Amino acid sequence: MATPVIQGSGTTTALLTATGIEKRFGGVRALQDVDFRVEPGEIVGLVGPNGSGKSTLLACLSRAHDVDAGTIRFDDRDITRTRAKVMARRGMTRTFQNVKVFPELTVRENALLARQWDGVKPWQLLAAADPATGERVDHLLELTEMTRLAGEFAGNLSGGQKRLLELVMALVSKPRLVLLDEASSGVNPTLIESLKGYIRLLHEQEGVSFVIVEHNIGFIFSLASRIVVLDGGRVLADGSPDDIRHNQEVIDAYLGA
Ligand SMILES: Nc1ncnc2c1ncn2[C@@H]1O[C@H](COP(=O)(O)OP(=O)(O)OP(=O)(O)O)[C@@H](O)[C@H]1O
Repeated sequence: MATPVIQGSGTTTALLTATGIEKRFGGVRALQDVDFRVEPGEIVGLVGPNGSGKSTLLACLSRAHDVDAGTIRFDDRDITRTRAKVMARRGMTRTFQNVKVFPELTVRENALLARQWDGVKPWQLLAAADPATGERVDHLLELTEMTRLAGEFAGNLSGGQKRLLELVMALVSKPRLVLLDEASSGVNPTLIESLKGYIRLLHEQEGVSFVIVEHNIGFIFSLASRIVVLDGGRVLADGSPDDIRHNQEVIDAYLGA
């Protein structure tokens, strides 16, 4: 795993730092005073009960939602007000709780389209896809053992294969940080093990950091280097999988439920 950059003062240069994040939906305080960081090369698991604010935090970090208070820094830049659609170019991509692919386009076409969405129509992107993007897509399809499905319509894929395609799509632009929402949801147990292996491979080969929202405790505790637990819109705990597993507050609020 890539090690965090240690500066002369002994402080680490985090890849992403969110400080004092507040997010309200009308009267609902979805996030309250949340501090969250990702060091270069980390895989961070984001867990917690239903409605604890995991997806909202992911949406704030990826700039899909504006925050009501707090600051977000990514790659040493303030991105608190940056538009979501430029985030891929800045080096951060995400997937969604509900898979978003074009069912009537092939797996390879979907992956080619992932490069940029910014104001360009899909068919223009396909026509303009450069050889380097094609090579990148083919490499990622091979790495995730999806090459044989390259010409298949995305609508014909199983739930797990769609999740894999989303992973490929998130990686096409060579991001430094990928946010995965419910990475293993709808994926069968055999493919879950493969999915874990692909994420590890991408992490090791490309030094990509991941934040993974996940309900499957076995999956995330064996994959993440650090786990952050949200409860009622606040950070309840932040530590190694082993620490979190034995944290009584976490057991009471979440793991023991
Ligand atoms: N667009 C929205 N409008 C109104 N309320 C919202 C919206 N999005 C989220 N919320 C509320 O914010 C709180 C946090 O929701 P969020 O979806 O972030 O939780 P979660 O931990 O991801 O839940 P789950 O595990 O069920 O996906 C909940 O009370 C939810 O009802």
